[in-house]
Amino acid sequence: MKLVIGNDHAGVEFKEKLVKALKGRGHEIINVGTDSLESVDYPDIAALVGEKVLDGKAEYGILICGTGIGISIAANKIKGIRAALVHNEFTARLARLHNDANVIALGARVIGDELGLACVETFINTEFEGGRHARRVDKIER
Ligand SMILES: O=C[C@H](O)[C@H](O)[C@H](O)COP(=O)(O)O
Repeated sequence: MKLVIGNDHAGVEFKEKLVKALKGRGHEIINVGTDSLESVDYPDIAALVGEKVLDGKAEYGILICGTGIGISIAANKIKGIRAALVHNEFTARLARLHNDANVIALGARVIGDELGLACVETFINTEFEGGRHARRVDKIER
């Protein structure tokens, strides 16, 4: 699967581990995050990831900042992006099943490496359920 990943300075180490693991599982990763520990502003990264998802260059986006909060708030300002801040596999699955989220946000200072990877795998491998949830997602989009 083609995925785009973006992170601020707080997420560099976590991003590197995640990218390595996801590539090892056969995914193609577009990295638009910073690879340096020098401070950057997460809204700029959210915009880059949102653009790739909306352009269809990637099926899903992965966003990482310290908590995942700021970068998900920023991404959710972009029309067409539904970013879900996820802390476990349950919320990762429901973000797809019920909310048709197209971006997963993770907090590098919150979540462990293995749990973060499991969240991403669950997220990208879960289909939207549609039905009553489609009506609600349509309302969000409108
Ligand atoms: O929600 C925002 C993110 O967690 C940022 O990664 C965080 O605010 C960055 O903090 P600092 O500039 O202190 O590293």
